[in-house]
Amino acid sequence: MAGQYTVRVVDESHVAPPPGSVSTTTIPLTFLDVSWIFCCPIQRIFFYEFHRPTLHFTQNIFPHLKQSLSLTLRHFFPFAANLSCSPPPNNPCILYREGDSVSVTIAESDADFNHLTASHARDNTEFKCLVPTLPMASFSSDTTHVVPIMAMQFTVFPNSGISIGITFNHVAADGKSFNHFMKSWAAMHRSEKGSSLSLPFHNKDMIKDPEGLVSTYMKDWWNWKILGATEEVPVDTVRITNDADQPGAAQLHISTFVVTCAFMWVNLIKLQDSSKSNGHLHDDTVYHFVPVADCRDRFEFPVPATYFGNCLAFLFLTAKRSDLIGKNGIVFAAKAIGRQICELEKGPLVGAEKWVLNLIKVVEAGRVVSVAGSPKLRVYDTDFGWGRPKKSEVVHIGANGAFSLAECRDEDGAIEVGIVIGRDKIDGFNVIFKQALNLNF
Ligand SMILES: CC(C)(COP(=O)(O)OP(=O)(O)OC[C@H]1O[C@@H](n2cnc3c(N)ncnc32)[C@H](O)[C@@H]1OP(=O)(O)O)[C@@H](O)C(=O)NCCC(=O)NCCSC(=O)CC(=O)O
Repeated sequence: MAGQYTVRVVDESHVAPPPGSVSTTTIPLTFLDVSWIFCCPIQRIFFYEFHRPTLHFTQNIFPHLKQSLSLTLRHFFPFAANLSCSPPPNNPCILYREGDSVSVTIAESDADFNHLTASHARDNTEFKCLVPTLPMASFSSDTTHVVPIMAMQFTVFPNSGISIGITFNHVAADGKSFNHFMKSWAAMHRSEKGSSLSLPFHNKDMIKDPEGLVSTYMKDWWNWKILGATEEVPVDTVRITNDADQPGAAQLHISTFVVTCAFMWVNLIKLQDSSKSNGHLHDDTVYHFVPVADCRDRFEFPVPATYFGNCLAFLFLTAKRSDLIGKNGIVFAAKAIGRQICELEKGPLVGAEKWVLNLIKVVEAGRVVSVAGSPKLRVYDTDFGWGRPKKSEVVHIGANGAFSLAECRDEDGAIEVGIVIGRDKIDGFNVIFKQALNLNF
């Protein structure tokens, strides 16, 4: 375990789209955006090998990174904008005004880059210093609250690596749109202006809302008694990543995603249950699993793959403790998850009027596991010209039982899983996960 280290701020600046390139614009939010308005900010870090001193980064690399970021923000301008939350019953919106920008910090760290980018348990606080913080959306009866959508931090680990830590409000974009932005920026930085990446598609009229779900969701959020409260990640936590191979025998016609999620759901609840403060548990105690599905090719109306914003359907699964903890718990969970994914074929918006109420319900009930990221987002293809990332981490996991998924960097078809657990649960993790996987970490 690495000891304490320091992160020193070297420079603070802002990057905006090129002057005059984007007009002042009000971007309405669809119901698919509004469902995320009280989600904690998304925080992701990309680590790259970089065997040069900090001065080389600040003098030679950073000016070009800023320029390519500015040119990319011209097309992905909502990331430079602000979320504007007017008093109810006005709906929130994203407001871009000429000059709006992304706050960009450069820092230098004396942490051990190789330790941070390994897969064994690492202190979670070491990662929080590598991403900027952003305020959450908030509403009051008399004032409009305006919060930035995105901030970023470059951290140089002299002569060993750099990290790009990005925090953004999920209300602006889902994983697919964010990774489209990152890959476009990386391609721009590599000066591949003629790259095959297409521009983001900004027409929100694509997302039809005949039932008025934006109003339904905002009313549900405003009515939530603990408005704005989200579960904090416990302070003393560690993060662990592990690569899992593809499932072998296809006795059940299910995917890598389904098997991985079933495994994680069952074993994470075993880990949660090992906590002394978890109250009385019985066979009928109910557990929740909330994955999401990208809907860009799942609606009966066409939505381009490059659609910018949120286009995710929530899946809500519940299961009794006796079904999940038993000998065939993982098979039970896999069948349940696989069934929910098949249900998407009936239309991803079946039951959508209850999504926000369901989210509030499961967060209040606790005993929930959720998923961030996806192997389909191909985070390890984000190459600024320094090679593939050595590691990518989702920092915000830990709240609401979230674990992260990505494609495995070095093995086709394998999947990388990230979790954050209390330090007091490491022994329990070793017993539950290592035995279940029968792997050496
Ligand atoms: C609903 C799903 C999770 C279900 O995934 P599944 O893998 O079970 O099912 P599927 O139908 O998509 O794929 C079934 C199998 O076909 C393969 N498959 C699918 N499409 C393919 C294609 N175009 N080419 C080749 N193979 C393909 C899959 O890899 C899988 O195989 P195999 O089993 O071999 O793998 C997924 O479809 C989905 O929507 N994923 C995206 C979720 C997402 O965007 N999350 C990000 C949330 S935002 C977020 O969290 C913020 C952030 O990260 O920044």
